[in-house]
Amino acid sequence: MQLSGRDVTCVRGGREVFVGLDFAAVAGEAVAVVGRNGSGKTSLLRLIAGLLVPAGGTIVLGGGDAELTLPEQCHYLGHRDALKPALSVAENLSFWADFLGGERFDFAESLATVGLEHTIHLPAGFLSAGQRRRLSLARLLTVRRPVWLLDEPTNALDVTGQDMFGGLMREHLARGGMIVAATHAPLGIETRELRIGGLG
Ligand SMILES: Nc1ncnc2c1ncn2[C@@H]1O[C@H](COP(=O)(O)OP(=O)(O)OP(=O)(O)O)[C@@H](O)[C@H]1O
Repeated sequence: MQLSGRDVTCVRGGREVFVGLDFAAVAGEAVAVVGRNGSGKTSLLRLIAGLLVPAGGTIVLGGGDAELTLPEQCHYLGHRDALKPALSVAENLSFWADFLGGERFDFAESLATVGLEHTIHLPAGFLSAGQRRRLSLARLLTVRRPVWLLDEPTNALDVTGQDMFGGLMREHLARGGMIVAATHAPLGIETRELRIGGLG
């Protein structure tokens, strides 16, 4: 499986953010997208996820499931946690599993893995910032998709959380998944660097 972008141009608000970007990631590989603020790291993840349309170029996943689109094979975790505060932890996970579709793995097991088993009936609005991030990570485990697109994924995670997340990323890569992460901080796993927008 290979994710490749060829000659990709991103325009936002009528302004070119980046032009002619080439990139690739293969099964088992993590790519860290780095660059200064505003260089287009989040925009690149959103282009891959199908949430933005490239102004030029192509992004394809070779060797994936031929019956699914690229966005259907991606998990996109934005830097906001995309949770409904009035719904419980379990209800939020259920919402995401319904929205994403496909086979779903056991909620309780996913929540235990990210250390949230004691919060299952709590409204998500009561969670701390790090707990909200952990709940977002539980999505990655509840519905399995090969391409993880992660925007500043370690934000708000404590040291134990970062270790736990490092383990999850390593397992995902060992299963043949791939990761493209926009980050200003080391991810704690081996990555290949993709720098956009010059030196940051
Ligand atoms: N909805 C929008 N409309 C117009 N311009 C936008 C929009 N969203 C982002 N931009 C612009 O696109 C550029 C790239 O933004 P993006 O969020 O992709 O950068 P980034 O590299 O992720 O930044 P950071 O390191 O600060 O998170 C910025 O100049 C930003 O102002």
